[in-house]
Amino acid sequence: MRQLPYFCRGEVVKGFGRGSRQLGVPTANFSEQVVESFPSDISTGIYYGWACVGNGDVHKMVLSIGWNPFYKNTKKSVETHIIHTFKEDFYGEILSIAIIGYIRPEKNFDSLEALISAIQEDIEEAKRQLDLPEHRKLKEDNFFHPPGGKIVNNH
Ligand SMILES: Cc1cc2nc3c(=O)[nH]c(=O)nc-3n(C[C@H](O)[C@H](O)[C@H](O)COP(=O)(O)O)c2cc1C
Ligand SMILES: Nc1ncnc2c1ncn2[C@@H]1O[C@H](COP(=O)(O)OP(=O)(O)O)[C@@H](O)[C@H]1O
Ligand SMILES: [Mg+2]
Repeated sequence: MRQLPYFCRGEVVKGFGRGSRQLGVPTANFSEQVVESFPSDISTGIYYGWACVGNGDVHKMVLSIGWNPFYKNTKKSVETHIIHTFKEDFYGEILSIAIIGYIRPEKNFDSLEALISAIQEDIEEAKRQLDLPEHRKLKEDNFFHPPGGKIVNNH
């Protein structure tokens, strides 16, 4: 698997609307274009890292890359759950992420409850990992804070 961290930026687009409605965990989905441009040596699975929306603050995140076997999606998706409560949706905004570490492969589950509890464990694991000094320092990376530069949505 590719050496991490991997840095990536892209517009937030609509998915199936299941994240918040069925799982209680909204995920900001990247466009098909960004998904296709993802390096093939980043394997599918669940990851942790840092994320920021537009020029906003940098927050902890968990990321799902793949076909969501529980839902049997036919298209690969790359979805970020930011561990922060936002006042509003941010479709159309630019999401910047740093993928830092791998948690586990994507799995199928016998029930929605089992998927939800696996996701909750992923969130706890991400919080623990990102508190480690070597991971915490990437929050301050220039990728998130371009010197003198603003991140603009061109769409
Ligand atoms: C931390 C995390 C772990 C996930 N793990 C799995 C998994 O093991 N299997 C799976 O089918 N989907 C997994 N998902 C993906 C969810 O099924 C997906 O985010 C949900 O269907 C929402 O999709 P939507 O954005 O299209 O609404 C995970 C999502 C997150 C954020
Ligand atoms: N903490 C958060 N993490 C990710 N997205 C969030 C968060 N809070 C609100 N959102 C909004 O919720 C949307 C994702 O919800 P979701 O139910 O997964 O819908 P979709 O299927 O369209 O991706 C994001 O695109 C974003 O606008
Ligand atoms: Mg989503």
